[in-house]
Amino acid sequence: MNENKARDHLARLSRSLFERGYSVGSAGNISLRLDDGYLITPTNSCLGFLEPDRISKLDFEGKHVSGDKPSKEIFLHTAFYDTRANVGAVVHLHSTYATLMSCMKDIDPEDCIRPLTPYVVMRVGKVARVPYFRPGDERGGDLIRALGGKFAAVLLANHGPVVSGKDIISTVYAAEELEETAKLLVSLGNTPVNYLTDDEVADLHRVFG
Ligand SMILES: O=C(O)[C@@H](O)C(=O)COP(=O)(O)O
Ligand SMILES: [Zn+2]
Repeated sequence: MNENKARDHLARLSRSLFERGYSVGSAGNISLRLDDGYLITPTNSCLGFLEPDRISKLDFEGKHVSGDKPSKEIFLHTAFYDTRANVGAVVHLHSTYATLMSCMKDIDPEDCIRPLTPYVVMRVGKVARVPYFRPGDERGGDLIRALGGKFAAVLLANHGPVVSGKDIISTVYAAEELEETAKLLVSLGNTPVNYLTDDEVADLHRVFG
């Protein structure tokens, strides 16, 4: 995809997320990988009103090349690009239920979204939670790097989800699926649940990758 198309695509998908309530105000940031660097939403911008030409561009060394000042969370994004193979996009949201779960005590930091339905297994996989850090703190990138690329999606404690994927559209879908699954899990409350078994999860990975 050429850069202009990528700018338009990023603005359109961001607006769609905003209009459906996956982000509010100026929360969240989204990036995608180009042949010669990254596009990332500008800091303090609203995902609903991005102007394609003003989306920030960085080179692979992280130098600001064009557009407005980039998101302060660029470290989180580059941590995924650098540690996982074939990452083409990263989406960070403050979507309500995933953020709620990021605040819960006593969830497994290596598996905080249990396998409730096939689709969350297929689209998102296992989700880690990393400890709280201040937004924009470079140490957040270190925490993601320390996961060694094992997780495509992470909850930032008391903050929200970050999801990576092979391209912008599948990454947006994964972020939506993560949010909907978090909503189901929270809605279930204390109801006893049949989670998918390890064999059922393995079967999904075998068939759908
Ligand atoms: O929560 C925060 O402050 C950031 O993680 C965020 O979502 C928005 O930051 P910018 O992308 O710098 O606007
Ligand atoms: Zn945030």
